[in-house]
Amino acid sequence: MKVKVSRKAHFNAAHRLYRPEWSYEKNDSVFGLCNNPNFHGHNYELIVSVTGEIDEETGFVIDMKDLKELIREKIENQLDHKNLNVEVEWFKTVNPTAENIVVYIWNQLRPFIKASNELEVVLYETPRNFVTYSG
Ligand SMILES: Nc1nc2c(c(=O)[nH]1)N=C([C@H](O)[C@H](O)COP(=O)(O)OP(=O)(O)OP(=O)(O)O)CN2
Ligand SMILES: [Zn+2]
Repeated sequence: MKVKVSRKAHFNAAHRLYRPEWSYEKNDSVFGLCNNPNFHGHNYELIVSVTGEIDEETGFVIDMKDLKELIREKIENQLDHKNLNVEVEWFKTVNPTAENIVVYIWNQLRPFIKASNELEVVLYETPRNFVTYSG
């Protein structure tokens, strides 16, 4: 019997969507306002879900306290109040779209989740725009 356990979290971050090898005009036509050279910010919301068997002794799939600390250490401390393009190594060469950010978050967390458990991350870039990745 598998159960999905979820934890919500959030971080604020600035970014710019562009490809450095493209002209400003081409970036503007593809990324529009998101290509602002002075960056812009979002209040990102995420839902991290771990699915697995309930441990007979604890009754937990995963201890929510451990999940909270893991998200704080690996995601919030790395991304909150950061300029993603400038301050996060991976996004110096990878465009920080919602798709690429959700994959980054999943990759940061996956090594710390029990191998037999499934991991899913939902990332809201705006209240109406969100992406989902589960590996
Ligand atoms: N596939 C993607 N498309 C877009 C991404 C993305 O990450 N992946 N990102 C952006 C912008 O960064 C931003 O998220 C979009 O802003 P906006 O269109 O203003 O979104 P809103 O929800 O605020 O728009 P409303 O018109 O208020 O609904 C663009 N595309
Ligand atoms: Zn944006």
